[in-house]
Amino acid sequence: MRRTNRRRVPGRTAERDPLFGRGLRFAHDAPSGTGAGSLATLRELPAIVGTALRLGRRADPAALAAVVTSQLVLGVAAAATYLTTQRLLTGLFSAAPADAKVRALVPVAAVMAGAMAARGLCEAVAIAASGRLGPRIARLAQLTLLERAVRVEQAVMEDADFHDRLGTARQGAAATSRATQSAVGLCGGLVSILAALWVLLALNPLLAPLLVVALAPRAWSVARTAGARHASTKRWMQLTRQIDLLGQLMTSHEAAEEVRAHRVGGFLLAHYRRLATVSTREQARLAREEALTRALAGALSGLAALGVYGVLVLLVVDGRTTFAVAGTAAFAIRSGLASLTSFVMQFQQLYQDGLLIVEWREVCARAEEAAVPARGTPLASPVETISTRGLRFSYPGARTPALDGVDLDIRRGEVVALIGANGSGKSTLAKLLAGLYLPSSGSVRWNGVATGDLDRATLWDRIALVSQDFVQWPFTARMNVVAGRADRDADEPRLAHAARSSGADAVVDRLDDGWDTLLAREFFGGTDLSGGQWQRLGLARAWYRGAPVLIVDEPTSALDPAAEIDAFRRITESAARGTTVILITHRLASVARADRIHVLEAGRIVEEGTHATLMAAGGRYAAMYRLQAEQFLVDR
Ligand SMILES: Nc1ncnc2c1ncn2[C@@H]1O[C@H](COP(=O)(O)OP(=O)(O)OP(=O)(O)O)[C@@H](O)[C@H]1O
Repeated sequence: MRRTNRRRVPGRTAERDPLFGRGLRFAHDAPSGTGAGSLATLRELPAIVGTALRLGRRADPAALAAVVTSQLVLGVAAAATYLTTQRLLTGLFSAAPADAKVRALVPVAAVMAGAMAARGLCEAVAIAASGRLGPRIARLAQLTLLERAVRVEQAVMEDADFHDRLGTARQGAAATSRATQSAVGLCGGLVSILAALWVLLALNPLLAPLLVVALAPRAWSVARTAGARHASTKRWMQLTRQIDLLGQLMTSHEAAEEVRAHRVGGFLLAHYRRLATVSTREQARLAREEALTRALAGALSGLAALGVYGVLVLLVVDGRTTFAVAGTAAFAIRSGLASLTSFVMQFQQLYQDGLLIVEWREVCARAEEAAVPARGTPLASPVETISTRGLRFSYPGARTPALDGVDLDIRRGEVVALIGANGSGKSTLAKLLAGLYLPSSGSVRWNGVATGDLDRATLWDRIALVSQDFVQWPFTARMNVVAGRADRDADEPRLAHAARSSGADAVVDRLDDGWDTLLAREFFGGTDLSGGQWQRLGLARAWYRGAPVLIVDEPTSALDPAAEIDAFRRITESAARGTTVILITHRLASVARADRIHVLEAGRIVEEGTHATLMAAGGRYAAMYRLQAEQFLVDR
């Protein structure tokens, strides 16, 4: 059999990565127009500079005005320098007597010195103002992105593509500060080049195209290189994230136990090396491409310089221009090329940062589009009913729906239990009831209004949620509970009550600094809790929130038996006071007292009733209940 010698590159269409399966693929195809050609690259520049300017105007208009003004004055001063040089040369080569020459040239030299001083001053102003402007722009950009990210619909937030772009956009927001410096440098360079061009036009219109010819090859090479780098960054974004992820896993304390006990360290290192090799290969490919572009641009620049100086000599020989004008032109072209060197460096940096900034802008716009609407019908009080009709929901990209035609009615003060095997759709249903996802079809209605039409802020105000993977905030114990009503100041009596109701008081009593103990081992002075202790804090957060609808998904999975019984007693008592409880659990003993039990299977409700009716029916619930009960029977 003939073996092909093609190199295996993870990410190519048909291949599956051993660690990430199909998850390791190109997140984006190389965007058309980006990196494909230098003209397309140049077309992006005004959008980049426009975005930077708009951000600057919002962040610090005074600093922006100072930067722009200093750049304009710099240009005028540069032009004045070129023109006075020409005057100086003309004066020097004139046939006038020496003392007349000196008298004529002193004012010219004074103007030249003034122009140079103005340039120095403007550069100082530009440095100070852009130093102030840069960090403000970066903060504004980060805040704008984060403000929008926290409002995005949950389903969009979980979308891998959006998540990828969010990563690039965060880099873009951080890059705005550096981009401001580059934009200032770029403007300075551009203004100096324009000044040189303007002077050449004034000296002899034939000279101006010479500068353009001299500049063209390097401008092309920069645009092409920057475009290629950006296209590569975008294309390999998922690979970069996955390499970072492996690095984090090897150093995180969550994975530390298994990394050691299961000896996963060597395995992760091997895959890290494998993926990093792909990344290194890509860097080498880019470097080769860049070197070729530079070599070609260098050769073209040499030819262009030969042509430019050749034309200058011809103009002088032909008598179409004087020595003084040709000398000034040579000086302006040389200065223009020097300005171009700084321009090129700034351009390269700005372009790379700028494309990230454009991504930031697009992601901000996408996040705004995908935001949970701020308007809608306010949810009326009290919450009398929550109901679903023909509710179907599929996760993006999933072939089978997670919920497939669910009809459910929940009334105020009821305890409704959702039970079923793993993956039957209980948590998904809870998230749809909570308005975190919107139905693919069918409806979820609160007091008769569909969740999509509701002002969901008013809905979330009425919910306390203890999800299966509730957040263990890396803050103090107090913040972990009062985060339940983060929009209000901490209320100590309420905190004490929530702690008593959940058993969190016993946890906090044992902490060195009580409520002020930092629950994050990764920070100095921080500590960690056991799974059950965390769960008590999670429950305390829900009690502290004190909402009329309580959604609890496996709230007691890590609690000891006494704490578990106590937790369910509190939940039932709160329902007696009018709280509506939606309870998801595999502990069937705890659901026996629920007003209504719904059994889910493959996204459908297959049985419903009270414990008594379901036991009498002898169906799935009864079978599951007996199975659990049998575990407690011991041989006598
Ligand atoms: N974020 C997600 N993206 C894609 N599919 C998901 C997501 N969350 C759940 N699913 C899928 O939806 C189906 C229902 O999952 P769900 O978490 O609702 O089940 P569950 O009944 O709560 O299970 P468990 O008892 O294990 O908690 C499963 O097939 C699961 O793989």
